[in-house]
Amino acid sequence: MSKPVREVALEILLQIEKNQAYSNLLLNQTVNRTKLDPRDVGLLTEIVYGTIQRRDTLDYYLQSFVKKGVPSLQDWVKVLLRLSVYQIAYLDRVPERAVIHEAVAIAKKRGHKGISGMVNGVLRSIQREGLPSLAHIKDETERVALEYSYPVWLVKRWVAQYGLDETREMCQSSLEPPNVTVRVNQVKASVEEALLLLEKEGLQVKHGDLSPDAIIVEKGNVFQTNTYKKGYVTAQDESSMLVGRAVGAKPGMTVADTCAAPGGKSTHIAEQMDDTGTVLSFDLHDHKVKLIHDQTKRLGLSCIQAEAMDARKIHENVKGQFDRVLVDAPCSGFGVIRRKPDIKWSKRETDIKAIKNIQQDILQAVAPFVKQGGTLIYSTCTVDKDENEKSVANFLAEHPDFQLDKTLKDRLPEKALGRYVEGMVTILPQDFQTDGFFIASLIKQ
Ligand SMILES: C[S@@+](CC[C@H](N)C(=O)[O-])C[C@H]1O[C@@H](n2cnc3c(N)ncnc32)[C@H](O)[C@@H]1O
Repeated sequence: MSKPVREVALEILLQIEKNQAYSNLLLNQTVNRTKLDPRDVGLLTEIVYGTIQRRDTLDYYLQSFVKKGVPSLQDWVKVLLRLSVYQIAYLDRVPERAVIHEAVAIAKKRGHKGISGMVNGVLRSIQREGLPSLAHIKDETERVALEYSYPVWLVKRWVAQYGLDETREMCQSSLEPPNVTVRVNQVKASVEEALLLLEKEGLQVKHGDLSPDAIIVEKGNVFQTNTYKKGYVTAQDESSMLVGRAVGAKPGMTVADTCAAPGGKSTHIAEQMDDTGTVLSFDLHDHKVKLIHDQTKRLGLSCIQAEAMDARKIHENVKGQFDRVLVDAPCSGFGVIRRKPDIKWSKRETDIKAIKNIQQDILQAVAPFVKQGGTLIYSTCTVDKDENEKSVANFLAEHPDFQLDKTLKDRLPEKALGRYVEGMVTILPQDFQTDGFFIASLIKQ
């Protein structure tokens, strides 16, 4: 018999708490390993993501009901209480009685009578008295941090960069589950044709909101369709698809994608080139390069050559040879918190400086590989201006042979240009309910 879903959720959340494991990887592994009913997979995903997403708010709610304070609790008891309060506070369709009953059953199984009694007492008090209000927290930044569960340092950073209103919207919208979107492989089909193919396989689909290459999957598992298996579509967020557009590669060009795994943008570029010319795709790690090979094979593309390589040490003999060089840089990932909620708890403010140094080193190292008149495209899936606009400004200050490329806006859909500033564009998660992204295009004179 399969384990109850809340027990499975507890095990996943404990591993994340103790080993800093990634929620998306653990969830996928668990779903593949266990024989959960599809409805239970939905509930499991909701509980795991929701509990991580709302961690600090849940601890705040619990604090008034746990006598010795939340930090005094054993890890498993703390996590069990968090996931139970998450359901009580945010999941209307789950009856409170059922949540408490299951939590107590798990506590009995795992601990002694005293612990199950305490779990029962805390949850019943919450049920009786309701959740504590946040209204008395005077400092707006602290209130936003607690209300939406973000580290205070991160909220402070966003308020300084975007103001309080945008920050609140960003916090709110990064809690929402992401859309499932796919990009159509234009070598094989048009968007209209791909829509029909997916509909024929029983999926509920519609055009994307932001990218012309996108299809939103409203219902059904796209990964099990022949349309996916035969390489007509690739899973990718809509804002990430804009990067491929920004590169503006044409058939026959020579392009380097310097931080390429798992290959989302390399394959998009190759599709735009009608699979002619050359895309050299590099990534640091061999096992990640294999992911690029897998995608290339599934999509039936032949112009991509993937290789394990440090972008800071590309072969000298290809200097000055690329029409386009893409640096889709390693970054803090604050634009993809809705997909990887652990990011907000695992990243420290001090990490940003180290990440920025790597971004600068990569940009510096790849610049000589761009042809005269060619373009260097820099993108990140973060909203942090230090890693975005400032990284670009630092690069330009040291490379007078590069200039911001004003034609970038001609390669992007009109809709995406709300935050466009000369050669650079930012998409915040709240703009189109997509990932947050930054793209800059720089021309070599
Ligand atoms: C944002 S991800 C790239 C996503 C990819 N462009 C896509 O669309 O599928 C950044 C990648 O940079 C790689 N990376 C980090 N440092 C690198 C370096 N010095 N040289 C090459 N790749 C690097 C990481 O392994 C990671 O796969």
